[in-house]
Amino acid sequence: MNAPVITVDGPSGSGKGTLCALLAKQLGWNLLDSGALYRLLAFAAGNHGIDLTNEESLKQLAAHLDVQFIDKRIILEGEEVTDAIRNEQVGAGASMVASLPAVREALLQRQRAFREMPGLVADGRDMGTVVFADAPLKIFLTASAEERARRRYLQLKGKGDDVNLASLLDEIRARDERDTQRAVAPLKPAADAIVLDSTELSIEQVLERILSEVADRDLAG
Ligand SMILES: Nc1ncnc2c1ncn2[C@@H]1O[C@H](COP(=O)(O)OP(=O)(O)O)[C@@H](O)[C@H]1O
Ligand SMILES: Nc1ccn([C@H]2C[C@H](O)[C@@H](COP(=O)(O)OP(=O)(O)O)O2)c(=O)n1
Repeated sequence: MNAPVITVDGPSGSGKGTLCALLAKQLGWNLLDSGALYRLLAFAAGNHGIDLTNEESLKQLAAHLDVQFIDKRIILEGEEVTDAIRNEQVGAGASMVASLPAVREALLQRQRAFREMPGLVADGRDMGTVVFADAPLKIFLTASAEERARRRYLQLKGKGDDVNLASLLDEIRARDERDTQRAVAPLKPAADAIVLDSTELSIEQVLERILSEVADRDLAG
């Protein structure tokens, strides 16, 4: 039997990463941060001097990407890149490589391999629509662009990054546009997804809402 999957899709800054980490911990399930794979690919392309529009080379790189997820650390080609991939420049690069169909295809199996017992919480853009289309619980988490930019601003500022709220809002809007308008696996709620707008909700309130859906479906065993 396939392990159960909870998919959490949505735009940048809606709270997917935070909620998925909390959910996986609470349930004792595995976690897939699919965005990290696209970020790693964009980062590795930079290391290898590969243009972010070169679909054939990026496909090869994606198929052979040497990455290890060790607890909360991410090791790419032997180098720790956990923090280095978490800035808006790498996010924009990730969104560019993610628009290439051959790249998405090359990463598909790698993502599905995370589906192991007792279950998986999968964070991304197309988890419920493509990668785990048979998931028994699909969440589409969203929030206004202004609130998402504000959250990202506070998050990056807290890390000591030099950030500007207006440019973060522009970057978030540009990424929303690219992620929702691409031809393959665009960001959109699955037909059977529960849409949760977190603009006015705290992290705890969103977690409670999702856990009540988990309980309703008897997913946690
Ligand atoms: N409901 C919420 N209310 C306030 N802040 C939130 C909420 N959800 C997430 N955050 C904060 O917003 C920031 C971005 O969240 P994150 O989980 O990284 O989003 P995503 O993975 O969707 O890009 C983090 O600093 C997180 O703590
Ligand atoms: N399943 C996924 C996950 C991410 N992507 C792309 C689109 C996103 O803009 C980038 C980065 O995703 P990531 O989830 O790391 O970004 P945020 O934390 O939401 O800002 O990767 C995707 O196309 N499909």
